[in-house]
Amino acid sequence: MGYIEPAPIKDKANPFESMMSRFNIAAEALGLDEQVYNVLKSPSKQVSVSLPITMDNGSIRVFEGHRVIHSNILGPSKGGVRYAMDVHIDEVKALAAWMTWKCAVVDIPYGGAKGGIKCNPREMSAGEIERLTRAYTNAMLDVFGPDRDIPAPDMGTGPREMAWMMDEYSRAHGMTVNAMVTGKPLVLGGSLGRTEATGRGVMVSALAAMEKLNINPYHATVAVQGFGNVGSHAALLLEERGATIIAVSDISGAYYNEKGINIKAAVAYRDGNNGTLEGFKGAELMDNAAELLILKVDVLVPAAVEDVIHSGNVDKVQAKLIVEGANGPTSAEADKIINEKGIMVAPDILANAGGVTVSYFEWVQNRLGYKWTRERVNRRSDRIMKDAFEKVYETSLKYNVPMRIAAYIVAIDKVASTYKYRGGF
Ligand SMILES: NC(=O)C1=CN([C@@H]2O[C@H](COP(=O)(O)OP(=O)(O)OC[C@H]3O[C@@H](n4cnc5c(N)ncnc54)[C@H](OP(=O)(O)O)[C@@H]3O)[C@@H](O)[C@H]2O)C=CC1
Ligand SMILES: O=C(O)CCC(=O)C(=O)O
Repeated sequence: MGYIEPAPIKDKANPFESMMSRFNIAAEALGLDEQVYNVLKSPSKQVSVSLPITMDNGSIRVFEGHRVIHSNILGPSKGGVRYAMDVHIDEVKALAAWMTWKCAVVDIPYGGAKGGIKCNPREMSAGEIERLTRAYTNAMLDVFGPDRDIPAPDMGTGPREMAWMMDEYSRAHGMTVNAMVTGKPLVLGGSLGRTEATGRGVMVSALAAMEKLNINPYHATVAVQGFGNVGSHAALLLEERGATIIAVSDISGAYYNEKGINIKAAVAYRDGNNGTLEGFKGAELMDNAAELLILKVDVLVPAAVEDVIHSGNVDKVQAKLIVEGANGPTSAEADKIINEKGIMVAPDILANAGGVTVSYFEWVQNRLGYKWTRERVNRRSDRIMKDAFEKVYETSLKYNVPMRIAAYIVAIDKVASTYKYRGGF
């Protein structure tokens, strides 16, 4: 099975604390004002709700839902909603803080938030998921809003759930409010390019990093963990740019082909196979899916869940470059060894920021009542991603720190300067 082996206990520190350990290093390098530090170290709002739902068999199940707003100092808070069994308030807190840093790194006018519902959408009918999504939206009517807090897709959610959120919120307000959520279907005001935006940003970051490392994309080998929205689009777009994708994985296992996997065929297979690669014939099923992470490749793209590169496997990682499609795929423990090994990391808060960037474009278009072409969306998001990469890279040279800490420095500096001008505490 493709289940990712759990990280050792010492890596599994509270996810918020793991985020804070990186934040602390950057705050110290930057000489962050103590008062601003104290404000940023705690989320500004946390809402947890119980959601009773009538299941198809008539029973009532109570689901646990959360929304955490880490900061709204830069603008309305922004962040996806995750449906997964391991959703936990500490994880949602960390993910919300990462959104604050991510929006600041790419310089878009949003704060950070994240939501989650503890559920297994694979085991629920569409009707059950719809009732759950509507109940969650209703419970968050005072939290969400186009100028307050704007949800979006994350793991286990997509345009369908965003449509239900928009509809429920709009009904409650007696008018259509499409700017309250992004990642919607196109017909409801979604943006061209949003579906592939996160994977596209991963591709732009990977190419920018390869340029620094003198890796020719046409000779580069890549392994991608996770074949959902982020992983599959990153793989498709890197393949289009000439790279050879030798391994991909999802929950059914890892698939390897040293000559290169035909990613278009893999996507078509997944889409016709209930969403998984199980039985895919264009590659061999690896005995141990976790070994995808330690393959000898130029580029490794973790695009599934948190803490997959940890103290138990980091010694064996052979990639020259890690481009983090997922949020938090590398534990704080593993960071030190990656740095010692001289592996370049395009960190999550930089590399996967293409999604929220195009979400921002979607919100802008909704507010203008106008639609941009795909070409305009891609051109502008590519430019934002490339500029952000260069800024983080230069900061890493200036402070002599790894790219992850440099990304935090860029982000914290922006948030701290905003506090300086706004004051109010
Ligand atoms: N969607 C977006 O725009 C953004 C997403 N991200 C981050 O990217 C990551 C992936 O998100 P996204 O692609 O949207 O999610 P999806 O739900 O579309 O895909 C997740 C992928 O990871 C696989 N997976 C999940 N759990 C496991 C596991 N325990 N073992 C092995 N494989 C697993 C899934 O397999 P299967 O499908 O078989 O279950 C699937 O291939 C997350 O960390 C998310 O926070 C970051 C920025 C934006
Ligand atoms: O598109 C968005 O608004 C947020 C996406 C997200 O949740 C993320 O970047 O982790």
